[in-house]
Amino acid sequence: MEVVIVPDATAGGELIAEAIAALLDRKPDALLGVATGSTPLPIYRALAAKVASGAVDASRARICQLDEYVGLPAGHPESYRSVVLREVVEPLGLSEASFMGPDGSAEDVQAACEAYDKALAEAGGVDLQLLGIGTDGHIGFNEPCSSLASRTRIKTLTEQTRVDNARFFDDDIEQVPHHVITQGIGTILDARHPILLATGEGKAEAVAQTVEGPVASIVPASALQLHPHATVVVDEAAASKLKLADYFRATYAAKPAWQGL
Ligand SMILES: N[C@@H]1[C@@H](O)[C@H](O)[C@@H](COP(=O)(O)O)O[C@@H]1O
Repeated sequence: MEVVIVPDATAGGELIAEAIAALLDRKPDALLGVATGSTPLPIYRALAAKVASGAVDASRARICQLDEYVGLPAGHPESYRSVVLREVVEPLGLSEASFMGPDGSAEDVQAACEAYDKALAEAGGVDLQLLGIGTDGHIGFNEPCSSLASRTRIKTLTEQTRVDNARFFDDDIEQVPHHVITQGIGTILDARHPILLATGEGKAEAVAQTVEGPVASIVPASALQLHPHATVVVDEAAASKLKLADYFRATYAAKPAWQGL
């Protein structure tokens, strides 16, 4: 696992947007897995700016969703489908045809989950998967004690996650769904390059346990330790509880530029 400590969220967004640009350069139709939440927004802004300036051609990129609420009416502005279309697909100038996601309003949720895993595999697999992290260490919506081998499936949110996400629902926890569809941890680990971005002091404990703690389902993001090419990008505040922070800094400073992320 590579840990990169950046000064702030903007720098993290820029660094990861550069990695996406490099990927699109060598594979123009790459399948990009995108995450929701506040953390990845600087990545999407930096990438959209590169596309607008002509520095990056994203016209053949394909976008896929990490997770979704179950039961929100189609077109709800806070469904993750709506968020990804608004924050990623449209700013990159892509059409809905380039986008894939699980159907959170399907009558048969289990069948929708299986269909999504199959669609990801048939699309050639995810090339680069962006991840945020919950304060409880979740990735996607894989809450603590999720199977580390899990595939896309329905999950029940913890009270903490519903509290954390209430800000997107008029600060009213009653509006936050209890159920979600999420790529499983096994599904996420199938991506060729997972990149987790964490910013702010509120994520410091989860980051320390993810990077320096044991691999354990109580901290779902710790499963990234099992991936041969996982990158964790953190700002100074999110890195504040890492015991090996100086080592990570020195390692990154000495990294040959040609390696990229
Ligand atoms: N399902 C999403 C996660 O993918 C995201 O990482 C997390 C953190 O969000 P934020 O980045 O806003 O802290 O929120 C939700 O739970």
